[in-house]
Amino acid sequence: MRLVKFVEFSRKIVAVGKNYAAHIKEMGSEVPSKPVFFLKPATAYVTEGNPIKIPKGCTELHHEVELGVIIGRKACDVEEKDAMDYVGGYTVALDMTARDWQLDAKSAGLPWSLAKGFDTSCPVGQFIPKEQISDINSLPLWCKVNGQMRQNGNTKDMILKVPFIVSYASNFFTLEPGDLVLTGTPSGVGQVKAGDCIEAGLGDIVKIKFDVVNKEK
Ligand SMILES: O=C(O)/C=C/C(=O)CC(=O)C(=O)O
Ligand SMILES: [Mg+2]
Repeated sequence: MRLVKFVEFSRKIVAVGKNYAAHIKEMGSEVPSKPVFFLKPATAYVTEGNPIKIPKGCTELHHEVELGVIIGRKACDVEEKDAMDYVGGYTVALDMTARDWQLDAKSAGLPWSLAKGFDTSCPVGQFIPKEQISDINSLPLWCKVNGQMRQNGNTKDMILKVPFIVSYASNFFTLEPGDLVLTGTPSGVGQVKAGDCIEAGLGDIVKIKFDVVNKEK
């Protein structure tokens, strides 16, 4: 199995949220007492050359740039000290979020599945082998909209670090080769509209560019 093509065989996207203090603050949220996880289906992936589609009825689509961790080996109940052995590599990803739907769901105490899991809600870049990144805890991650910097963060500000996230998630979801683990977004999230162009990256190691369109049908 070649992880380079992880999108073709990945079965799920496991995402952690509320993992950067500045983003928690900008959302007016509280630091959670336990890790917050949600899932996106594999149908959420979109790769470069294809647009991000605003789902019908969404009035406030937000970008959230995130470090994506790509699982290299089946991981079930792994200990934190061993977790990096199960990581194959990394990518840059966008956790596209229908913020209006998420706020409705939050106030009704309902799940975020539609807000976070609609088709094209997970744009991703290419696979970067883990050996190519010397320090995953000190990596700039950024997002521009129409050439303007919106998010300019660094993985050093993650509250939960990659080994903990992989280990914790593996206690509940068996992580399989190719699966993507999203690690939360730094501050600066904001709205995009049809006609916008989003660029995002991990430093200058990997970069993505996507157009935003309205979903037609
Ligand atoms: O606190 C909120 O209202 C929203 C949080 C999120 O959308 C969680 C994430 O996806 C994240 O922090 O990256
Ligand atoms: Mg997110």
